Order: sequence, then structure tokens, then C-alpha cells
Amino acid sequence: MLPVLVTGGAGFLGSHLIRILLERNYRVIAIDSLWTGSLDSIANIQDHPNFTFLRHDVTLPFTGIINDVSQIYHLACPASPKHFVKNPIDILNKCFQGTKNVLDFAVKCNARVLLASTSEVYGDPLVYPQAESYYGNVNPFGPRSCYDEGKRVAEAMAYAFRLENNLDIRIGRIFNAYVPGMLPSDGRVVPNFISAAIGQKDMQIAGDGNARRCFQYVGDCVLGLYTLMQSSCLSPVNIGCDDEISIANLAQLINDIVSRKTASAPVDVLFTEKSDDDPFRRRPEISMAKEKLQWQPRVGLRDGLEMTVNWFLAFLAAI
Ligand SMILES: O=c1ccn([C@@H]2O[C@H](COP(=O)(O)OP(=O)(O)O[C@H]3OC[C@@H](O)[C@H](O)[C@H]3O)[C@@H](O)[C@H]2O)c(=O)[nH]1
Repeated sequence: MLPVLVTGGAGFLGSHLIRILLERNYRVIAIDSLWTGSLDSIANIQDHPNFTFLRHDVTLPFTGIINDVSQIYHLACPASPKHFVKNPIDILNKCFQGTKNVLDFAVKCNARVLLASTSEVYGDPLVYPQAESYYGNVNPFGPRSCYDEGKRVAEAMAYAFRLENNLDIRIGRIFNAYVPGMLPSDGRVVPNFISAAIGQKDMQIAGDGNARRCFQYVGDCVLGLYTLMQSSCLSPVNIGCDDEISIANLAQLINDIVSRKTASAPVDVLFTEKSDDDPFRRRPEISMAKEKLQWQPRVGLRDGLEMTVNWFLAFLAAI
């Protein structure tokens, strides 16, 4: 049986996706440039007989790297906003050239491709909740445009390859995911707040704390991607949780969980400047995933955060 390729396989989503593929007896090849991925995330599967890791940047051609695959999950792209301001050109290149290289390789192998897209294609939405039919409210000339527009051009590239090459494409628009395994340095709100609470440092809320998000646990997210790949769903599908929480309430929830687990005092919250184009509210409409994939998130936020805090406590105790 031909292997399945996971680009960005050393990332926090990619490494969890690989685990469920190996559990289903797929042979898996993971490639990652290790720009934001880490070998630590795949340390305990490196020796699996059905797993191969290749250090490779998707912005470089695949010729001579891999011969043939049956499916490709294309996840390779930095996804934390902290990278959007630091490396915008590299992110745009990853989204454009990286996706083109992946799709060219898929045509050569006649492989089915799943593009990991993002809720950021909706920008700072003016419509709630966001259904797949919403075209979005994106600033093409701002601090998040490299990722927002980058992922939009990746979707456009996927559409063009389906039109010109009849390529078998699936597109998952991933909403905020959190993971045991996200590094404290990741820069996103869940690892930031957990690291602050455990480290007894102030949590920093960008804006007034009224911004709202929906957070999905990684296990739900990667099962959604896997189910989408097996499906016959040819248009983009939202993969996310539709249970909204304000950032202020998230801070309170994480403070409660960490205080109870560490018998420490809740930490203070500082309110800082919100960056431009940082979406105010983001909530997926997930009826398409429910109806066409029979998928919906199962892990509640409190349970998922309990598992994530446990991971962080173990990780920080081990270093
Ligand atoms: O320390 C922090 C970090 C973040 N935040 C706020 O928390 C909210 C969520 O921020 P995050 O950085 O976790 O994530 P974002 O919602 O900005 O983007 C995220 O969701 C969509 C995915 O495709 C992106 O890859 C992911 O970064 C934002 O309003 C942000 O301003 C804080 O208040 N404090």
C-alpha cells in the first residue's frame, strides 16, 4: 500500500494527525522544515515501522525526495500570529509556492490532497457564525494579510488544480485548535495563558477581553481532517467547535484549573493593546461537517484544558 504524506508533520496538528493514521495502519511519510515544527512532537513515533520523517521545506520541489504517495495532508505553514509580523514574506511563499509544489506532486502521483486551510480566510468576520458560504472580511494590506490572504490563495490554487488537472481536493478550514504539546513559546492564547498561570506571571489580554473565540481540542480537529479526507466533500468545510467563550472568561477558566492543580493563587490579568485586524468574534457554522462528515467536536473546553494543563505541568517539570 502506498504511503500517506503529511506536510508539517512535526507541527502540533501534524504530529497528532500522524498518530491516528498510524493507528489505522497507514504507512506515513512526514516532511517538515522544522521552522516551527519540532522533532520533540514526533519523538515517540520516530521508531514506528510505518513512519518515516524527512526534513524538507515544501517551498522546494519534491523531485527526488519522495517517489509516490496515495494521499497528501498539506498542513505545512506557521500558524501562530506571532510569525505573521516576523516572517510575512516566508509565510506568503509557504502558502503559494509550498501549496503549488504539493499540488504538482499530487498530480504526478494522482494523489488525493487535503489542504489545511483556516478560519482566517474569513478575516475579521462581519457575519456570525461563519458558514463556508461567507466570503469573509479580509484586509489585504495589514499585519495578518500574509496568512489570511496566503491561505486564500492556497484555496484558489487548490480550485485551479481541480479545474485544470481534475485533482481530487479536500479543504478543511480549521478554527482555533489547542493541544497538549503546544510549546509555551507558541504565542497563541491557550499556551500563553497556561504558561503564565503556571509560572505565576500576569496573563496579558489584548484589548478589553471581550473578543470571542471557539476552541477545539486537537483530537477532535485531526479526526475531522481524517474524516474529511475519506469523504466525497469537494468544497471547503469548517472544522471547529461552535462553543464560544470570551478571552476574559478563558483567562478565568485557565486560572481556576491551574490554581486547583498547583494549589497556587490565580494570577493577575493585564490588558494590552489589541493588534490591527485581530478578529473580534470567530465562531464556525459546522452543520456541513455534521451532515456531510457526521463529525462534530466531542471534547469540552474544560476537559480539554485539564488535559492540556496536565501536559504543560509534566513538560515544565521535566525541563
Ligand atoms: O497572550 C495572548 C494571546 C492572544 N490573545 C488574544 O486571544 C485571541 C486568540 O488569539 P490566538 O493567537 O490564540 O489565535 P487567533 O484567533 O488570533 O488565530 C488562531 O486562530 C485561527 C488559526 O488559523 C490561527 O492559526 C490561529 O493563530 C486574540 O483575540 C488575541 O488577541 C490574548 O489576549 N493574549
